[in-house]
Amino acid sequence: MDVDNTLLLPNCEHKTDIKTPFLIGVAGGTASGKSTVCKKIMEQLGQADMDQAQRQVVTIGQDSFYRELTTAEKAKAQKGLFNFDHPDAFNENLMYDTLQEVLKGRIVKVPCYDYRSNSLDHENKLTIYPADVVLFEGILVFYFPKIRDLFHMKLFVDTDSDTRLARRVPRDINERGRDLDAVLTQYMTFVKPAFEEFCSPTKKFADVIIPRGADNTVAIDLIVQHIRDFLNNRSRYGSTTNINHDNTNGIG
Ligand SMILES: [N-]=[N+]=N[C@@H]1[C@H](O)[C@@H](CO)O[C@H]1n1ccc(=O)[nH]c1=O
Repeated sequence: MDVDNTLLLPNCEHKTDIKTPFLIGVAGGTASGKSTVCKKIMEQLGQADMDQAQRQVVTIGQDSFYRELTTAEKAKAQKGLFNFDHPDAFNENLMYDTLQEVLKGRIVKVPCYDYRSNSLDHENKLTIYPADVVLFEGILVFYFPKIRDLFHMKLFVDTDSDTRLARRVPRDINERGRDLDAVLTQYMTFVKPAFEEFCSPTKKFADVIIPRGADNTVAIDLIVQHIRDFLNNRSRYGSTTNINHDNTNGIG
């Protein structure tokens, strides 16, 4: 007897059958390997022989949500005197609204951040299409409670601070046009204290803490398998999540 696996979902008005992406938050200190962890997860999921077409997996960077600086703040930033590691440097409401759109399966456009001019480049925005898995990575993605509560899975990339500094110095000099003195001053004045005050305390919210970051292939394989199971189960039992627009039942 073949069992009909289709879940009979409660009938309610104004339903919208959309695919709610599996939303993953990836936090960690600067240069901890967040982006590399995201890249590896995307690669492994993309290559997976899923029972459906190629999985769509995208990454959004929190740096795309740095708030616009005033002229005075821009002048300070050019001199390395602005704290980009403080939660106030980010546009929390825009982050929240954008992630809500992503969760509704909508196309969103996010500006790219230009580290050289310390500003958002609104000309060439990044278009994020509806995906099965969306990774949102940044130093403070778990700092804001209403954003933290949106994630289906939370990862914290836990790399030693000396390793992170050793990576950060050449990156800032070569890719972001800084000189050694400026990089070290900024690190000691802003990056290190802000990591200890705002980033490191958010480790407790993580579901999985990844020591050694992207080098930790066992951790990444486990995470990819968990995501794969979620996607395969969802596609087997109806990959839709009904959003009850009139919210009569009040369940989000
Ligand atoms: N300065 N500093 N540290 C922040 C933070 O550690 C990291 C966040 O990804 O990017 C760095 N950052 C951000 C904006 C900017 O214009 N320059 C810059 O170096």
